[in-house]
Amino acid sequence: MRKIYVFDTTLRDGEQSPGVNLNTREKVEIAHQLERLGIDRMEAGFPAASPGDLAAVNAVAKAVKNVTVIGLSRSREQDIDAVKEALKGAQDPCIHVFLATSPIHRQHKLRMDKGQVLDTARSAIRYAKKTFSKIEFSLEDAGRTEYDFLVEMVNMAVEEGASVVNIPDTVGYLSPYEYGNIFKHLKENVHNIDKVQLSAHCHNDLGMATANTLAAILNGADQIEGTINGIGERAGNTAIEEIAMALETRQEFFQAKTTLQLSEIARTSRLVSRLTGMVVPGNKAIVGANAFAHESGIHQDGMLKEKTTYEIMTPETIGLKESKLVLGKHSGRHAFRERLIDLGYELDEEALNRAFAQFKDLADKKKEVTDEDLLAVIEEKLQDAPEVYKLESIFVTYGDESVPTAKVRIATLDGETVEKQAEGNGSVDAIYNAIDQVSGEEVTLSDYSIKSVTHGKDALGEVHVVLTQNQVSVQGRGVSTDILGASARAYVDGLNQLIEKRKTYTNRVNVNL
Ligand SMILES: CC(=O)SCCNC(=O)CCNC(=O)[C@H](O)C(C)(C)COP(=O)(O)OP(=O)(O)OC[C@H]1O[C@@H](n2cnc3c(N)ncnc32)[C@H](O)[C@@H]1OP(=O)(O)O
Ligand SMILES: CC(C)C(=O)C(=O)O
Repeated sequence: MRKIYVFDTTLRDGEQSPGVNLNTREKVEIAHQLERLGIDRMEAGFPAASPGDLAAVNAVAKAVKNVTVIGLSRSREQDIDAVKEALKGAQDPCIHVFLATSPIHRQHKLRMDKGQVLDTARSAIRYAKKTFSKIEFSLEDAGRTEYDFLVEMVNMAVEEGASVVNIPDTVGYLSPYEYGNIFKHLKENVHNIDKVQLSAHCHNDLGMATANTLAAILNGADQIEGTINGIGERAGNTAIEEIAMALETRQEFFQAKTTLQLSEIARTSRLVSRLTGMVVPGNKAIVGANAFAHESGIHQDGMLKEKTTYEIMTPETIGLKESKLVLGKHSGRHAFRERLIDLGYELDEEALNRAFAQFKDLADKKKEVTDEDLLAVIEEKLQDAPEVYKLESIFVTYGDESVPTAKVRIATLDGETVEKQAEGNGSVDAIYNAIDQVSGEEVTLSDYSIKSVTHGKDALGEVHVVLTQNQVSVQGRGVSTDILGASARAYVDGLNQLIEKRKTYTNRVNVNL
């Protein structure tokens, strides 16, 4: 199994993400976590960029052990001198010198021809060699460079004693086949290529950074460069966690792996996201919130039976506690039943079906049904009164210049559906008047209260009513994301309780007679 060296550039290329600006303390904190993650090499910044960058690189260089600490430099002596200053105190320093090689960069940015690029790079490597035993040389925009010039530049870097030669697809232009082919070509055409490590450095402009990096590994790359969460210039760099987990999960295919502490991935991702302010998308591979979350019923059923039906790696591997079965409108009975058991409720089939129907109704209205929601639904369904009346729908019209009007449709125990409309002093009053027309009952609303049983804008509202008839009072309870719906459900529940209580009382009187 071939070892792939991990060169983390979160603190340099990652920090080049627009809007990201890490101070020294934040860089050192991330550096310590990268050390715990077990990366091999850490690019701490670009010392020539500013005195602050130089100081930050120096702080990182002094703070971490057992990691090669790197500073980036243009092919200019003042930049190389800045790296030398910044890496004072580093246990294992390395300089990373770069120069663009593509026709576009040669002509329009550097205004150099090939010969001048070659000579400038050679002079820079020789100058760096006076101070550093470890030198990485990058051919910026290698992805758009002529193959023959790539070979010429890499031959030069090998001859001048570079330890690593990095082949950036700087603008994320290539496909996996093309990028992998560059490594194949260099391996076959550069003299003494085995005297250096070849490195892959990809950007995600076309969403192919991870695939390109893996293609480079399949074609002989010894090192991969990337960032945590894939942050970086424009659409970002290769995400290190994706490479690490691809090699771990598909060892039999890649025959290569990193030596990262995979269980530190989740923690590292959270820290980098927090300190850089770069939010990780929910669907981000490996570290996104949904990466180990399942909502659809068929998936949840499969997961409950055998996790490998829908998970090719375990959340524990990256340091997460467990997979999440998210209850929502796509969930099925199996996951619903399991969650109720976790909450302490084992319902019989009929009660479960009733509660499941209530859950689905709720799930149609909410993004995610939380445990509190479930408890509210279950506890409402656990009311013992049979449903003489079952609310099917309500329709309310309200305006501060019109009379509130409500229309209700209620199923009765004998299988009929009754629809009534009424006005009221307010929406709830209109609803209750319409329900009274259906039931024909004369009850007094003795008390009405409402509270939120869950959190957020789509929180569940719970309404409690006390209905009184002939000195007999009962409580009704209703839960819904809409307070008018909860009010109607509570009133109908109270009516059912009242009828049940009256029946029980009558039975008792009959028995006593
Ligand atoms: C692909 C990458 O991510 S490369 C790294 C990108 N990171 C950064 O740019 C870090 C922040 N940058 C900076 O702070 C500044 O650009 C500095 C300090 C590096 C240079 O600032 P300035 O001297 O003002 O130059 P400026 O940024 O305007 O232009 C860059 C100059 O460097 C030259 N240059 C660019 N790359 C290289 C290189 N690898 N080697 C030598 N010269 C280079 C350009 O040709 C240009 O030179 P010119 O002004 O003679 O035309
Ligand atoms: C400096 C080099 C390695 C780089 O960041 C790029 O080319 O993307």
